[in-house]
Amino acid sequence: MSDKSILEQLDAVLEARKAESADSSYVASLYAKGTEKILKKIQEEALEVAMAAKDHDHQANSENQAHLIYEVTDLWFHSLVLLAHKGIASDAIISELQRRFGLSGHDEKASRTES
Ligand SMILES: N=c1c2ncn([C@@H]3O[C@H](COP(=O)(O)OP(=O)(O)OP(=O)(O)O)[C@@H](O)[C@H]3O)c2ncn1[C@@H]1O[C@H](COP(=O)(O)O)[C@@H](O)[C@H]1O
Repeated sequence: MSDKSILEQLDAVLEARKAESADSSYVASLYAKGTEKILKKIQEEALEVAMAAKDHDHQANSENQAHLIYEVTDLWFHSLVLLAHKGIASDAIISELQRRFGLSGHDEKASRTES
């Protein structure tokens, strides 16, 4: 078992895929198709998250919960692919979440309109 978090491990794989061929790697195939294709995947995955969340609203059972988790994971994964494509590691997102931690969304929005 690795000491590294799954995000760190995935970052390393996403970086390494930059040297792989599109035939051998799904991630490399997305890089080869470029930003527009990655964004299209993110849009598709976001739509699938919305549909899964609505199914869960309609019927909150373990199957629909698992489906929602699966679709959000697809969305996170493709977002990480976009970041890697742009040369950004996932720890930048972790740092931004840490920076925001404890700061109320209402307070943050108010500080934006005041300045
Ligand atoms: N976590 C994931 C992961 N999650 C989802 N997916 C893929 O994302 C795709 C999303 O599903 P879709 O049905 O939308 O895909 P699709 O129909 O093939 O896509 P299109 O042809 O329509 O664009 C599927 O091909 C999934 O297999 C992932 N592919 C890879 N990873 C990770 O990335 C690593 C590198 O993957 P490769 O580059 O393929 O080796 C893997 O070892 C995993 O750790």
